[in-house]
Amino acid sequence: MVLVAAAALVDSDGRVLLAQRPEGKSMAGLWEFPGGKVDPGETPEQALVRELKEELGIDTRSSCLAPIAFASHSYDDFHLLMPLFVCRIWEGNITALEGQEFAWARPVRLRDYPMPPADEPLVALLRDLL
Ligand SMILES: Nc1nc2c([nH]c(=O)n2[C@H]2C[C@H](O)[C@@H](COP(=O)(O)OP(=O)(O)OP(=O)(O)O)O2)c(=O)[nH]1
Repeated sequence: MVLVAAAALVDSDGRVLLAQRPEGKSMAGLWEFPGGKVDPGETPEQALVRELKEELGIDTRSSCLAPIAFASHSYDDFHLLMPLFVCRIWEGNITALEGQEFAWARPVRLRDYPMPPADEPLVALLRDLL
């Protein structure tokens, strides 16, 4: 079982940040919520604060992460458990530190972006919640 923490970063217009998985990674080309694997000893919130700094160059804190949903999905080689947090407050400019492409998607347009299978139930939830 792989525990991954992910964030729906929401801007002041209510749009959600998606990042495109780069070539060479599994599921390359699909759009995902920024985040990554929780390391041993970390809470999901700590992992997300770390990943958002490493991947996007932004600073946020656990108190700015609101848990709203989770994905539980069996891929061929692992089971993904992925809590999803909404984050509306961060400091710094979002920067592609890992060469990712970004898209700011309106909740109603999230379906236009192909996402990993685990994310599909989350998209419907976000459309209703945001
Ligand atoms: N960050 C993120 N990961 C997701 C999403 N949906 C989804 O299935 N995943 C999967 C892809 C990866 O297998 C894993 C995240 O791992 P990671 O971000 O730390 O590492 P990675 O891209 O290098 O993944 P991998 O090549 O090791 O599989 O979770 C999502 O919306 N956001």
